[in-house]
Amino acid sequence: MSHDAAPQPATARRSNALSGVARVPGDKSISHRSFMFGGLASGETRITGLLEGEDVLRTGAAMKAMGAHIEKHGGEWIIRGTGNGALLQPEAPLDFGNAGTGSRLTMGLVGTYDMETTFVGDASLSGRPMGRVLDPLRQMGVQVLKSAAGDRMPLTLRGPRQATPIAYRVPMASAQVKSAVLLAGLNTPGITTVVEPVMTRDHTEKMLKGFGANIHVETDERGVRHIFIDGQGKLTGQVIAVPGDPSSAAFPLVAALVVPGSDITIENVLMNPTRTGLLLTLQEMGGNIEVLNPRNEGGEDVADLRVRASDLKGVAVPPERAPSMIDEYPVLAVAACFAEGETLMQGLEELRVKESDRLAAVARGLEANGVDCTEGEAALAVRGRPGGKGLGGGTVATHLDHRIAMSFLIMGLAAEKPVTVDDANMIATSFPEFMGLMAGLGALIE
Ligand SMILES: O=C(O)C1=C[C@@H](OP(=O)(O)O)[C@@H](O)[C@H](O)C1
Ligand SMILES: C=C(OP(=O)(O)O)C(=O)O
Repeated sequence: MSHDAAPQPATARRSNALSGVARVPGDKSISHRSFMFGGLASGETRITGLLEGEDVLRTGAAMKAMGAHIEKHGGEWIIRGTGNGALLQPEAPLDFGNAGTGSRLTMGLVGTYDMETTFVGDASLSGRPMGRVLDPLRQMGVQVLKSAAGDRMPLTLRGPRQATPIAYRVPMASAQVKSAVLLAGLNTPGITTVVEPVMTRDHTEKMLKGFGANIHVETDERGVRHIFIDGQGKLTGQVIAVPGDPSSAAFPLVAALVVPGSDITIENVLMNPTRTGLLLTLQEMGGNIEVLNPRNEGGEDVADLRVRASDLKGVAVPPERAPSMIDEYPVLAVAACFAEGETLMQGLEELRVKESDRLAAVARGLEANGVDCTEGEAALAVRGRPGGKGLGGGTVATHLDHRIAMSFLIMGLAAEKPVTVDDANMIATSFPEFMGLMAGLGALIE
């Protein structure tokens, strides 16, 4: 989609019981990394279950522009990588569209190369802070030749002849920052160390190990993780089956909990413990979610989730749980609208720098639909109305944010009055099948 496609509003209406079995598309974090590491490794990488959302396809295009061969045959993506250390300078700016993960990880991946790379994106991405990645890269010898005010995109990096390894303590809970430094370390002689005081999703560590990188993790007595990567090793192509994205599964899951009488099953969902905070929280709220057929596939835990409509009650979500459900707060806030009592969410400072200021976007959307809520600097309290009586009837400003759009469409399925979002286009960045999948379960969205 071009950056300025005309907005496409959508409206969700109170629906009858949802039912059926569904599979959500592949995990976004693993899909980005599959294209990146496959594009960098020697030999062939074969990927099934890849998320073909716009964000991930832009990462694929960036890897192609730097020399990787990427093709789709039937349901399988086949990549021939350049070999670690052999990426080529792209001829044109790399356009990452709406994708924080794609752009920030790629800055790390290519920043230490002796070449010039320009990064551009849409209005949302151009407003997001990149200093969190540029600061450690500068310490490794990378120059930022150009950037918009406040270390924002569009920006141009110039790598050094040879980068310097660093030890870097990640100052905020961010898997993107951790990953950017580790990926910069891949093309740096010696040992790059990342210290992670609060554990975030560990896909980079796990997948790099699978590709043969010399990486290991030690957790000290205070629970702080120390990740060591010995640069310039060989990476070898892998066979990857991407499990279903728990951040996408969150939408039908919350829908089934709040639409009376619902009973659905979502198959093949990633259950990596760094990603299951929402599941735990919804179960604490009284959500009837059964974890069926737990299994390990390709080094990741996966399971099928059977979800039945439930009488939810408000809870206080422990702030230390935030990294394991960071993208799920908007849809948790929607579940909270239908719960008895108050749901308190804290430790949400990172929500302010996502595709939109998600804390403000959620609070305004809730208010527009008659929900009693309080927005704090890094907190949100939602007081629910079981049955959704009096809720809905508003239009939500989505600010180019896919998760705001999907969350409020889920709200409309159980609210008394319809809920409209001003633009559903961005849903294609992470979950192109959303409308069809929800309709297949019986949801009324158009
Ligand atoms: O590493 C990743 O794949 C991601 C990390 C998270 O971002 P932060 O690192 O900014 O928390 C998350 O919000 C994003 O959707 C995906
Ligand atoms: C924050 C998100 O993605 P990104 O940072 O990759 O844009 C998200 O998908 O919710």
